Amino acid sequence: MSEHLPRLAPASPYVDFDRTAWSGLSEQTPLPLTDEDVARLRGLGDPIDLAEVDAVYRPLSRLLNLYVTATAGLHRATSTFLGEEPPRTPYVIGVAGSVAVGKSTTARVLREMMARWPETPNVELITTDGFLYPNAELERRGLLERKGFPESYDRRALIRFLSRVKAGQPEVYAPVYSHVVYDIVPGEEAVVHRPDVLIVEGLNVLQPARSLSATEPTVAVSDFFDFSIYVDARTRNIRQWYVDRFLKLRRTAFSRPESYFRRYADLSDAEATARALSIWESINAPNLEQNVLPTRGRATLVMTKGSDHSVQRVRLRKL
Ligand SMILES: Nc1ncnc2c1ncn2[C@@H]1O[C@H](COP(=O)(O)OP(=O)(O)O)[C@@H](O)[C@H]1O
Ligand SMILES: CC(C)(COP(=O)(O)O)[C@@H](O)C(=O)NCCC(=O)O
Repeated sequence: MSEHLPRLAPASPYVDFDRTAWSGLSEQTPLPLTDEDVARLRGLGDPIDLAEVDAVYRPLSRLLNLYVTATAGLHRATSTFLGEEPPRTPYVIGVAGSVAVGKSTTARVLREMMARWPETPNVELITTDGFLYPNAELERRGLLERKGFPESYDRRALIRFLSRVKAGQPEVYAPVYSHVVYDIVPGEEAVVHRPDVLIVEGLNVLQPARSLSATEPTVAVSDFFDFSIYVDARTRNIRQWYVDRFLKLRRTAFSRPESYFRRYADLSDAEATARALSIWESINAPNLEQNVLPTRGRATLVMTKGSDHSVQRVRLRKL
């Protein structure tokens, strides 16, 4: 019997758009940013411009606005059913992807776009590097060469932070990481004030659930997400972006007196390229391959960049 059944291709959970099809969506949505806004939001080495924001982020912000509104409706339905006041629950968006892929630019542009919608004027942004263990603790655990790998984060603290934000606590604190000092900054804290939307950006935000201890339930950071975005590109392009950025950082962050990388500021192009490639191949590439890329299929939306950083393809989860 079964041999007469038609062979079905495995259904993809995604609907796939090329750049033109995606940018043609939600044409009625106004573009609220200017050239100056985009210049301010752009990360080092990221050529993003207003045309890119118009083509990629205008439809995305419209979609998210629809989702935020629909989710609020769902919360109201639950409250009606329970006979309670509807809670003010922040809508949480995760932004994942490799080191140097441009997550921080994506997160900053999204923050600015979403804050222009009347439903979500207060959008806050947090990066998961604040939840890395301090260098001294990483050293104690033998993890100094594995910064960015899942085990280098205090996952319990990150989950506690997200559950407090989701519970609508008025002020929730997170530790702060400095890329310049290459460590957690003692005594510094970021505060989240019950935002309409919280964007959580980090390499490993889509890691599957793991149990925190034998007696606690398994829980994933992404259990707190209403929506997630994976910023994707070919590994060889990301590697190039990482090296290009490393060369540029010599004249900026590396040359600051407090920089952990001060010794790299005076390297020649050839020496700096060799150093960047060695860090890439020993830490960031294995982490991408073993931990980050395998989580791509868990994202609600995957945006794929071409070699010039522009988004060429968008996949949106429909199932
Ligand atoms: N060594 C460094 N010194 C100073 N800033 C850095 C350094 N490495 C990365 N950054 C900055 O930190 C931010 C996050 O970088 P990264 O984790 O590679 O993510 P992404 O490039 O995907 O945003 C970027 O704005 C980047 O320019
Ligand atoms: C700080 C990072 C782990 C990224 O953190 P995220 O905010 O993505 O959690 C990464 O940018 C990084 O610096 N990786 C370490 C590579 C190295 O040891 O140089």
